[in-house]
Amino acid sequence: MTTPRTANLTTLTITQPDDWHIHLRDGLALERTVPDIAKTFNRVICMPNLVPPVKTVEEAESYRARIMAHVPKAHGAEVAFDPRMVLYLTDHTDPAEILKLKNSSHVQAVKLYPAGATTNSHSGVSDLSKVYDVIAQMEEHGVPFLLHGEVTHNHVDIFDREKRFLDEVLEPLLKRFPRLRLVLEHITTGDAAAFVQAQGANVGATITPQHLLFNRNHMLVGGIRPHFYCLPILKRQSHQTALIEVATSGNPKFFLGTDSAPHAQDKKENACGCAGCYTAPFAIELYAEAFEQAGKLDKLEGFASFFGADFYGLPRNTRTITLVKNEQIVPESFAYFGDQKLVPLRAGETLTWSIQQDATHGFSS
Ligand SMILES: NC(=O)N[C@@H](CC(=O)O)C(=O)O
Ligand SMILES: [Zn+2]
Ligand SMILES: [Zn+2]
Repeated sequence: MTTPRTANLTTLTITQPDDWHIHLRDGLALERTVPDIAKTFNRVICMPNLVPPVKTVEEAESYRARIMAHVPKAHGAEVAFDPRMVLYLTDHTDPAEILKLKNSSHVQAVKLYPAGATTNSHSGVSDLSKVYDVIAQMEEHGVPFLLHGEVTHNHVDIFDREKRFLDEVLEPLLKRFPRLRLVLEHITTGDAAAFVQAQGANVGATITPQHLLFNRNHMLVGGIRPHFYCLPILKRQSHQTALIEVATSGNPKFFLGTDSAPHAQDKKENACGCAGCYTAPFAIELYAEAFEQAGKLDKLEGFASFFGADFYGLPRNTRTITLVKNEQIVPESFAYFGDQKLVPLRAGETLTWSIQQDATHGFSS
């Protein structure tokens, strides 16, 4: 019998991870979201789907300042936390904004929300041909284009929307702009994994912990579980298996993006519940569980801490974190937005890994 090399690990020290896709929201929400992610992660790609959205470099810089005001202090010093900002592409984005982005030190990428695809996407792009001149600038200047990859036509089944996006939008887009640097965000299907694998090094993908750990049965069998509902929606088990395969393969095209997306409890547990799973406080522990189940814990560091930084052309982190095989129980809820409650993914359940808390808040240098 072959035993995976990492089968009996009880501690695992890895380079500090980065989160290449997160929703921190704004205002009072930042009191919750920023400390929750900054305790473990360094660089985080802050999604711009606020109301109103973050559309210009100037707006991105002021959003970043609001985020930075909530970075916790460890022993009087601020923890290493570097939010990387993203512009929300609309039908009216000025191509000149791309050069401004290129010259800014904090704005990293541009995000496509097809209009109507997901939370706060109504100002998104109605037809990609309207923004070809902006995309041409991005290709020219090597600015990454981050995609929520789903078509939005009413007649397209929700479980087919990612696959249809690959065929109808992404393939033609890459034909027109072959050098475009592009991240297919939060992929959920074997089709998307195969598509990304077949492209050049300019195309990568992020994968969430929920799409590695769960499939649509977890959300729908034995009762409907709103806290598993996110977009793109969880798919069937064969897709989950394909995602685990690529995430744990050591292929640098696939890297960590939690898509942690808080919505207050009453907005999730609702007759028309919002899409998004909250995982920020224990995201690396969730990934560790998925990688361990696959017998591939040795591949976690590349996925979580190296490949995203390499893709974005940023230096790899130098500090480390240590995961220990100590169980932790996920709280039933967290305080959120003043007096509201936020129910995380796996509320009340036991996780197998924890972050070692030492004098430097889990970090070593
Ligand atoms: N993933 C989600 O289900 N929700 C995200 C939006 C997104 O990333 O599509 C949100 O902002 O709530
Ligand atoms: Zn999305
Ligand atoms: Zn998202």
